[in-house]
Amino acid sequence: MRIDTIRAAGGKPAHIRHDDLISVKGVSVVYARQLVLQNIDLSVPKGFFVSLIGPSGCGKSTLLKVLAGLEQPTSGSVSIDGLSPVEAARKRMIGVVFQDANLLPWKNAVDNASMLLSIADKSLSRAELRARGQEMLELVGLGDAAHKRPNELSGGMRQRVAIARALALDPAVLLMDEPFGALDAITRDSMGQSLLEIWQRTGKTIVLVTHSIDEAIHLSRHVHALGIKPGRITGSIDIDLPYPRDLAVTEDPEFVRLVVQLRTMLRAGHQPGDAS
Ligand SMILES: Nc1ncnc2c1ncn2[C@@H]1O[C@H](COP(=O)(O)OP(=O)(O)OP(=O)(O)O)[C@@H](O)[C@H]1O
Repeated sequence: MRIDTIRAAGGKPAHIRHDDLISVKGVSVVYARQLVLQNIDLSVPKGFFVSLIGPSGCGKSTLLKVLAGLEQPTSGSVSIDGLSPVEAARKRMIGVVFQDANLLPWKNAVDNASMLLSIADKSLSRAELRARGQEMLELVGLGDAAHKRPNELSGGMRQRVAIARALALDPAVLLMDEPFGALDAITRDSMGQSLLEIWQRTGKTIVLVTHSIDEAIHLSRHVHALGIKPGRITGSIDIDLPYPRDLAVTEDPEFVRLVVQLRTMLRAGHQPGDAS
């Protein structure tokens, strides 16, 4: 649980309680005798946008897979709204978006968007699946592209379909692993902005893995920096810039200060830590 204190001008402080939706306690992961993640403690309050950033190989994807129930930690525990990740995934509480959209090339956008839902809920008719797919495509700004196949879509559009596909399950948590990593800088900015709007409209809890300091600060409420050898959290910062945020926020002096703070934290985490 997290408590934020806000103080209106001249007024008494007010305390806002945020319950954690995701709670990670003492998680370590060992692959082939290599300590990949060491003693990770992390909590993500419900409805928050949180980013994980760190050097290549520090274990960000591994941590996301542990949250998604796709990998088991060697030690420690993870709870998603009181459930194990595997149970939460079974209850369709977790949506995952990877760097590669992985769309089915022979299906159009609307059928790709409803693809996971069609597997998860066999009782839905084709018309119901299409309606849900179309609703999600509209949410991600692709309402007009329903009948296009993946080879007729740009990389950014394909990622929008992948986000629609994850959201079609109506998960409580959206886990995103470098979803915009393969996109050009301008498309990436506009995808980040769209993601913020989707987040604000849906109220999902989002955990984003990114290599971009600007993207992490632009989008998130909290950023956790990971260091390498072993992968561990080396620092966390709160981003108190008000929402809604647009790209103009990147010119705010507070934004620039946070970039410097996060870069310094990441530089420190680039040195191998004491794994003993
Ligand atoms: N299934 C696996 N078996 C053995 N080692 C693995 C496995 N998956 C990942 N690793 C190792 O674990 C370490 C962390 O990998 P991971 O992909 O989680 O890092 P990352 O921070 O997401 O990297 P990047 O930013 O490059 O995607 C790496 O050294 C990797 O080689």
